[in-house]
Amino acid sequence: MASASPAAAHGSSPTGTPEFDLAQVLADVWGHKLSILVLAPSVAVFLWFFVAYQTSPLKKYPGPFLAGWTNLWRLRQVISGEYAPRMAKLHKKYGPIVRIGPNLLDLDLPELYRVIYSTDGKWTKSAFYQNSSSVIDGKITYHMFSEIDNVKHALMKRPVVRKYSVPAVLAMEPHMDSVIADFLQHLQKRFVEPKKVCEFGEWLGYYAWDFLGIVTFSKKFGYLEKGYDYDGTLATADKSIDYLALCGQMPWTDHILDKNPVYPLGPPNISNVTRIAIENMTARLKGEDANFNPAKPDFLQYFIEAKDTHPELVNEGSIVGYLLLNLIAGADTTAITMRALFYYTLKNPRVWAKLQAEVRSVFAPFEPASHAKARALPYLDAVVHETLRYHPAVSMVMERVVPPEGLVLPDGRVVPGGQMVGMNPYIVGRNKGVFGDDADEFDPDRWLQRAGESDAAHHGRMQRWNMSILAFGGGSRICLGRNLSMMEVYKVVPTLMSSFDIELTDKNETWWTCSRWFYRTKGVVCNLKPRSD
Ligand code: HEM
Repeated sequence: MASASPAAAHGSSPTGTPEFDLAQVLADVWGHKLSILVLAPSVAVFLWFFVAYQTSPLKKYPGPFLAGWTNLWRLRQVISGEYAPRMAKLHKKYGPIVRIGPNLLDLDLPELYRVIYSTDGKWTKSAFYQNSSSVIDGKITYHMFSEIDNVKHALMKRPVVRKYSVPAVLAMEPHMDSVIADFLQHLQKRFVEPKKVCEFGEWLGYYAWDFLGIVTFSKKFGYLEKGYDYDGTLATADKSIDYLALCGQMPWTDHILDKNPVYPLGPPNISNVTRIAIENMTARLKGEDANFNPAKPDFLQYFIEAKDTHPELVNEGSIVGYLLLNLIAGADTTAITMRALFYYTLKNPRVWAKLQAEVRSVFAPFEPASHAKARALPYLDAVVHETLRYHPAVSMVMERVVPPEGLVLPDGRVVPGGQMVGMNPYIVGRNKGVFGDDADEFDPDRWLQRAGESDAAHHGRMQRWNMSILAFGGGSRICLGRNLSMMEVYKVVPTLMSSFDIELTDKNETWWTCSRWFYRTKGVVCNLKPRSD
């Protein structure tokens, strides 16, 4: 039986005189030191978190207990790939204001849209966005999306903002028609004629990337031609957006991972696309770009013009930045939107039949739909709006830093300056106070004029509702490419629907989704047949 006496613990001589056991003493002292070394920082960290939690001005707002203590909580929500649906559950439980981080409130308060996403320059993006930057010549370099300083951002945006206006993108319609015609031919030859099942969701992605290649520098990447992600760009783009979402929960991690000068561990570059962008720019500047036809303007042309008109703001480096941002910000977002539109519409035979009848009454098969005619179709318009509401491509909080004067909430409480707040397009898009009790259902008809609703009342409702569709963000940081992406969607959807009979191969298909910064999806496997009427 083991002795409990200290003497025994130190060992005894046969005469009973305690023996000095040096090894044991050292072990004891080391054990104490180790305990202190481990315990002291743990206690200090705990105290730090405890005091921060207790004294936080956001303590009074409801939310999961752990979320108030550490951003690791929201990192876990991002990792789950179910970010938006999980946040929706939290709003159901806690109401319109949910504390989802020690310094962050997620607001389902569309009435504050114009305040938080304003144009007055007082509200800045949070450090979340800075992870989407690169190190060039040893210096961290931001682009229009990742620059959080509003003054610097305005200088970047000023030379190019008009190039994204409706007239500027309308001038690219001939380019768009050529990619659409190409897309139709590939579908016809690969799936309709051989009667093969089509991974339609994937093909919408190839189309979106080739579309952006054409309008950006008059050159398709070749995803439609090859029929797969032949250079891994699409997969890499997913990784870089996931990196943004994950590191963005604790932006300092980016400095340790990607921005450390010794061994950067950030997402891989979209190197092939970067190479193509640089090659095209160099050839164009030398007048050797065989793909370019001056009668068909593209963004590269627009950016070179911006360099001529604003030489103090635009150089060749910034042109490459503008070109790449077009691709990173514009391809997947538009693909996600088109995929969602087809998925939800195909799942709802009534909606599909109504939309198909409308587009077929106007467009002949294999005729790339003109933007003007497509925009005039009320039901197509309703379906596009409903898709942006129901499945926005961005499905996380768009974080903003509260300016020094604070944010007054509708109930009179004030969120102090320096804290972060934001709205999530997915959450606000399903706000029942705005869209009705059936906001969780996909129903484009809600956008149409109701029986007995006057023109003025319908118009007013649309204005209010459009302010609750945050799919493109808002204020001075609103999506620059929204006119372009909407043109892409409004043109291709009716063209496809009037060219082919499209149906889900499995009517009960449940697609794969992953909600992080982008609400990514896979699926929409279809049978495509020649148009039957
Ligand atoms: C359906 C398609 C698209 C959706 C849903 C979408 C969504 C968004 C959203 C929500 C933001 C704001 C993010 C924030 O404030 O936190 C944004 C910003 C941006 N988007 Fe888009 N986008 C789409 C297509 C495009 C396209 C086609 C382009 C370019 C060709 C583009 C370029 C940009 C740029 C440059 C910004 C940063 C604007 C700034 O901070 O000044 N987007 N987009």
